[in-house]
Amino acid sequence: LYEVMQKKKKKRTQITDDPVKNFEKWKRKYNKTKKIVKRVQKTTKKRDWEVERENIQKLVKKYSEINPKEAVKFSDFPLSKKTLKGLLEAQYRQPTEIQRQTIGFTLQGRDVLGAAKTGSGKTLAFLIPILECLYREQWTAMDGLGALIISPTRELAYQTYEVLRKVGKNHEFSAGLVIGGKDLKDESEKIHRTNIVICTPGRLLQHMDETATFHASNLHMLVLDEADRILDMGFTDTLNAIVENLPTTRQTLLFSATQTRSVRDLARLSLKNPEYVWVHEQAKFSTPATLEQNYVVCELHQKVNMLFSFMRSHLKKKIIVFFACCKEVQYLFRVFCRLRPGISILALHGKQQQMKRVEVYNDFVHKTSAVLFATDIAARGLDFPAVNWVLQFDCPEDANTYIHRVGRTARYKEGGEALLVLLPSEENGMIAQLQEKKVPINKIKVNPEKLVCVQQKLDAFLAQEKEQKERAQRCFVSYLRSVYLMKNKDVFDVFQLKLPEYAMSLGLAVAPRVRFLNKAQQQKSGVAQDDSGAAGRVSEDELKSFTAQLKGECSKSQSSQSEEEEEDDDDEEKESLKPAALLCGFNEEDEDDQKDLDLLTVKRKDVFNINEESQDDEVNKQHTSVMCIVVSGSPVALHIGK
Ligand SMILES: Nc1ncnc2c1ncn2[C@@H]1O[C@H](COP(=O)(O)OP(=O)(O)OP(=O)(O)O)[C@@H](O)[C@H]1O
Repeated sequence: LYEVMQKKKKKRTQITDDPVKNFEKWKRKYNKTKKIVKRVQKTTKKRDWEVERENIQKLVKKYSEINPKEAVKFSDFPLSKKTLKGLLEAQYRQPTEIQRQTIGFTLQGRDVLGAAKTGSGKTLAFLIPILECLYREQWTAMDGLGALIISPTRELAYQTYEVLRKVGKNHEFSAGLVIGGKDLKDESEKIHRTNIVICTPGRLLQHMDETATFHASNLHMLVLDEADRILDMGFTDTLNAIVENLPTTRQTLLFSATQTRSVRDLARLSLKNPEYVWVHEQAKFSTPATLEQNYVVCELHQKVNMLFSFMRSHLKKKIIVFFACCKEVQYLFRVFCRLRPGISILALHGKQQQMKRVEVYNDFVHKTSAVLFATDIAARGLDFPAVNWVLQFDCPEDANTYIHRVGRTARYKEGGEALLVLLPSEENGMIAQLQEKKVPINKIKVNPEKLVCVQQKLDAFLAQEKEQKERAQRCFVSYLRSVYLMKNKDVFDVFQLKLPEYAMSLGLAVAPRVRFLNKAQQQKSGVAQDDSGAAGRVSEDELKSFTAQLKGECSKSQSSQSEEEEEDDDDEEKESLKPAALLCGFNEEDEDDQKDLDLLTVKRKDVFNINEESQDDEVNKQHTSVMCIVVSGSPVALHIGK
């Protein structure tokens, strides 16, 4: 026995001493253990969605502990890694006041009515909760519509969509713009598979009425951006109809820089126990602190000279000039270009051809110095970078419009200046309104010696070109009509305007005949023109419709065009129409006033530019899909859900 043991020991010693054999043995043992570990891991490893669910549960647990006062960075809120990454990549680190004050409530599922000054970051205040809501629900393409954002104009919808694409790029939700156009069918085929729809109210209602596959029964979140404007534009009934079609279990958020009684009524009807977040309620002023605001009183016939002189003395600035109506923008844009003020001029209004508007918008975004002549389609929500000046050539219809117009400058901590031009007859009424709305504005005087007179040049242009003269006439009539249709008669009195002088200031030798004014004048002086006595009187609805039409905000079908002077569309866009636009199949006849409440209209047929085959593939295989919209002729790809 002793011998046997000695032999074994010797053998063992031999093996231990042999490194090769030793290693092989070790390797066999290692592989065996590795296999066992793998088997165990395989049975216990969680799937991705399970890990995500755990993360979500951890986040949701923290919701009740949110303390907005202590939140300095976005990461101080219990937000998903995907959202935080998106925010960081877009250079958003610290929440603004409206974001800080609303994110907690919205994460907790509360309805919110949010108001904060222009340029204060309301867009992210509703986009972040949408992303978090769908993330929490582990939403996929198969779940369909989860969130709906309603904007008053197409351009605002487009802008919101762009911000969503930026901050939401790490999520896998699909997003789409539903902002009007002819090809309802094409949109209809995709809308029910889109997770986040950004839309204008009319088009959405059309889908609700006509698209059989469209249903919002799963909707978790509804956002009304610029709610007061949506209502002002006469969409109250549309909005009510939309809200009626949505599940009552949804969460609703309403945002605007200005709130009206109608918004409070809407909130009462459509929000459940809402949290009112009015960030600047206690603020001394309703406009940004970094905005310097002045006004000048100027006779109507001096306004053109004033504008030209202003431009000549601000050649290195980025300026937006607001006008009352499209025809004014059309005419003055043309003649100012010919006057060569030394700074580039762009024009943006509702009667422009689609592609042109997109082009102008993008041009102005990228310019460091330029003047944009615009109607109120550019007044709300647009976030053009680094605008130095907002000049209101024509008096805004009310203080809220004033606030939104000047809000295109002095955005997010930047500085800016605003100049309001008032007629002597408008001064008292308008300034009283602005004071009531806590707008700090000072009166300044124009130095008459510095005014450059351009009348003679305009006379010469008009003498050379018949078309120009016709444009001047349309501008004249259209401006008067806009004043005539204004509701607030304390501010706007068309009968106080000196017509021959105004006509001359536009380069017209004779003031054109304005039939509606003659009628109204006769009415005013007691001469009945109509048996019913109704001539010259305008109902509330008509007023709204006319006013919207003048600004290019409502459809021809919705509006009544009583004056032939207004009927012919300008051909400026036809002249500048690029072959690319034609190749894209854009139909100019599509273009009428109301669609043109929108600056950026997407070529309708390509709103969802997926060919049938690939769509099927997407759905069947649940692959990552791509939605394309065509803006300015070039496709923009969107990330989309599984
Ligand atoms: N947390 C943030 N950090 C840095 N910049 C921000 C932040 N939030 C928003 N901004 C920037 O501030 C600007 C204004 O934001 P936004 O357009 O959302 O304002 P708004 O309140 O909706 O304005 P308006 O009332 O005119 O529509 C944008 O350029 C945006 O990128």
